[in-house]
Amino acid sequence: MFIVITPYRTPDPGDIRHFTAVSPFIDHLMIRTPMPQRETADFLTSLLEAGFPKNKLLIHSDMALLERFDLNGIHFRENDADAFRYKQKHPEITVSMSTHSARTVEAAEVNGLDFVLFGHIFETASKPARPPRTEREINQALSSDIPVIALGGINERTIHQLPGGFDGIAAISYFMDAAPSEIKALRKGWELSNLM
Ligand SMILES: Cc1nc(C(=O)O)sc1CCOP(=O)(O)O
Repeated sequence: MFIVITPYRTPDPGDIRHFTAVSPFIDHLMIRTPMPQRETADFLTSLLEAGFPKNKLLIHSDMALLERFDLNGIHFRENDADAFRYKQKHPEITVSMSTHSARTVEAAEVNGLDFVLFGHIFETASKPARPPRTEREINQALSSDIPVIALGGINERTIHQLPGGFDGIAAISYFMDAAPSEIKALRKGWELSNLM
């Protein structure tokens, strides 16, 4: 699974063109922007008008927008009990959560969530001066049965240093900087190495 996370800023028309161009090669675009709901709604409308596939949108935390746009996926921050409640009430909706410990990964699994992001795996500008998860923490997280997606500092080089067992990657910078053809190639390589 390849998950693009929007940069934490107001998106511009270039972003909308980029997300639409890379959409065939990704599974989800997580909408995580510091904007009032009305502006996020305008952004969603612009993405859909540009041809971004609705079934790949993953809204962050906003259950009202999820329902208004009839989306099928929502992501929550670590330990947000809304995630568990929402999944229980709406089993048909994809519900995911950010995690930073094996304990939260397990809670997500027990509560029937669809997948978790686990981070951060490598150094990332988003978490300055914060050490990445240790090998032991990563192995503990991967011992769970829920799909675990690697997050933090993932790019075309570090992806090859990931231990086996991750079900995909999530990233901001890599996906913003890479051309659609590069993402397509990386995905092909990922699929091949994870089938073998
Ligand atoms: C938003 C976010 N959350 C993280 C976590 O560990 O919870 S790491 C991260 C930023 C990921 O950005 P990049 O792909 O550019 O490293």
